[in-house]
Amino acid sequence: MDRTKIKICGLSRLCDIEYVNLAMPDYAGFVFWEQSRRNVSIKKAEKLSKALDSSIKSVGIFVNAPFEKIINLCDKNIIDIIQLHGSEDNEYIAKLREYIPKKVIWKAYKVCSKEDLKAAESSAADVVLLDNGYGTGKCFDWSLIEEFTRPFILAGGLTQENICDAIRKFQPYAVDISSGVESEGVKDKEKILKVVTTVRNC
Ligand SMILES: O=C(O)c1ccccc1NCC(=O)[C@H](O)[C@H](O)COP(=O)(O)O
Repeated sequence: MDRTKIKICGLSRLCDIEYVNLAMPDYAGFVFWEQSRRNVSIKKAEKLSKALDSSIKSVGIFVNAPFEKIINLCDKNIIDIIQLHGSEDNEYIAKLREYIPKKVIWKAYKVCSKEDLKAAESSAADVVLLDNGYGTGKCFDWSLIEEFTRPFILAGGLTQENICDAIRKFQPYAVDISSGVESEGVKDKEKILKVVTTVRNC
């Protein structure tokens, strides 16, 4: 079986890119949502993604964004993968695919109940991401996903302390971490290096 991949999300400074280039996670995430403290402009993201090691895939995170914004970022090769984090439905995903058929689309679901998992099971996205919200730093109730059958990315409140347990228990396609590799609201080099090594070795 393939090893669980890791995404470090919410990068916004050039030094964050230096940290991930040292740690070498599989994915690096840029948030394109103005209400987030981790939001990056298109111009900034272009700079950051150019500095990113070419073997790390860049993921653009969107919340109910207009198609033009996503298409523009794809056309400029700033992002490799699209992560939809709002209330985008299968119709939205189908339309987006018509514009950019070659791009991989991830869809995030906030998991509060079994109903949320039903929606995730029937998602038209290539991969689903199960989360607690918008980079909250808090876990959802993991007991809800014990019978979830589709490959998924696990997110929400992952830390150096709980990430290995989560991988052993659920064998997700990937784990996604943001707050857990921050100190005082910014990305922390040592935490990033440590968590990527932990995931590689667990
Ligand atoms: O991180 C944000 O600020 C954000 C804002 C709006 C939509 C999504 C956002 N983050 C998405 C992610 O993929 C995070 O990595 C994921 O929610 C896990 O975050 P955390 O619980 O802080 O590790």
